[in-house]
Amino acid sequence: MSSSQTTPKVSIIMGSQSDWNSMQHATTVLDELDVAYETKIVSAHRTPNRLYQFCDEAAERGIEVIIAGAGGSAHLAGMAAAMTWLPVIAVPMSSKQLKGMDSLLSMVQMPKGVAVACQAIGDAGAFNGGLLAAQILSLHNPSLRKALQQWRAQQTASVAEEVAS
Ligand SMILES: Nc1c(C(=O)O)ncn1[C@@H]1O[C@H](COP(=O)(O)O)[C@@H](O)[C@H]1O
Repeated sequence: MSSSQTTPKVSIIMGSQSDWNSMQHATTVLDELDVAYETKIVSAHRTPNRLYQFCDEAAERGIEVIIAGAGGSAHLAGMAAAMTWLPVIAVPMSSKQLKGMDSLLSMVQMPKGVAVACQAIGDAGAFNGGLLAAQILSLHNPSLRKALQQWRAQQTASVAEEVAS
């Protein structure tokens, strides 16, 4: 957890330990921006009571954004969004059989009235999930906003115009 002395504002949940390889990319940018987060395995399918309790307590514990990664029949993000008013960022995991198309479609095709912010499949989606969580928090955190602007400027500066051959 980044800033281990601080109460986490971002909760990164995932359906299985096997999602961690991808989901750890969400932590990269949060570490860089010094945003405190927690990581947990929570599954709508395998640990429904844990998910219920997590959603019930998340806001009270100071969580402000949830990032939910899951693969295959990926109901985790949608169910979390159904059970809490906190913003939920969904990250579809690449799956063995269908390369994450199953995860993507399960996550993005939410019924009207329950919203998730669905990212790209896999590592880039997880990274952007962390980035989006930081952007949401920066709405009421000027120093984080400044850090984000610096991060963005650095990224821009790092892109060479000339093609290396
Ligand atoms: N999609 C879900 C949910 C859920 O949506 O609640 N819980 C676990 N899973 C997914 O099952 C895949 C295989 O999990 P295992 O590798 O543990 O068999 C993982 O990508 C996980 O996110």
